[in-house]
Amino acid sequence: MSLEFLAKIDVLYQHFQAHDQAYSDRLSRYRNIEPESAELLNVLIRTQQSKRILEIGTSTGYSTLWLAHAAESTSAKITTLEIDAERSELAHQNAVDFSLDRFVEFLVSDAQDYLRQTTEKFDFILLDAERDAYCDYWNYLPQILKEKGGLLVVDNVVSHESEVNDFLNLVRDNPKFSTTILPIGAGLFLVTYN
Ligand SMILES: C[S@@+](CC[C@H](N)C(=O)[O-])C[C@H]1O[C@@H](n2cnc3c(N)ncnc32)[C@H](O)[C@@H]1O
Repeated sequence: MSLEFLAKIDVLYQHFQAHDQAYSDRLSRYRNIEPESAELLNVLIRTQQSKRILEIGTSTGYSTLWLAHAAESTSAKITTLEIDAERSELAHQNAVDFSLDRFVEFLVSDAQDYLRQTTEKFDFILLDAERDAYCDYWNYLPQILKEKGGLLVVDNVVSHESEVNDFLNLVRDNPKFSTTILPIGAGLFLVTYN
């Protein structure tokens, strides 16, 4: 891992944290993933040698930068979805600033609309948006996750356990999938086909 990347992304993370501390309203906050979780995503992508990556919930692109840093080494293409155009543009600018923008397609879209119409298959999917929509997203996620070695990662399953319980049970009740929870950061739920 390049020390330059680590130092630069830490400065950005501190900046986003300062923003979030200034806002009490949850939706106004950027709510970026914890650095230790982001590091794990980066390692998982390198291990999987992912080629096609989907992120649901770009925010200001902190997690996207970690995905893109790994995507540079695996020659992957990332599509990241954000409903808020201003945030998506900010995320794009950050990717330009890190010279990682060529690996990322920034889409301003309601994730539900994208999931309903896409015919693509993804090796790696990060789900980090509004938790009350996750059960609906599960109507589409199995179709777009690659059956051979595809990995879905869902953030905040320990920090917001009660909000994701229905979703977790829905996935766990499906005998086609193996799952586990990693108590890293806010808690990551990992899902893969058997
Ligand atoms: C927890 S933040 C994502 C943080 C980001 N992954 C990171 O670590 O930097 C969730 C984001 O999902 C976006 N979002 C909420 N509902 C959405 C939807 N239906 N479609 C796309 N994005 C959505 C929010 O605007 C917010 O920026």
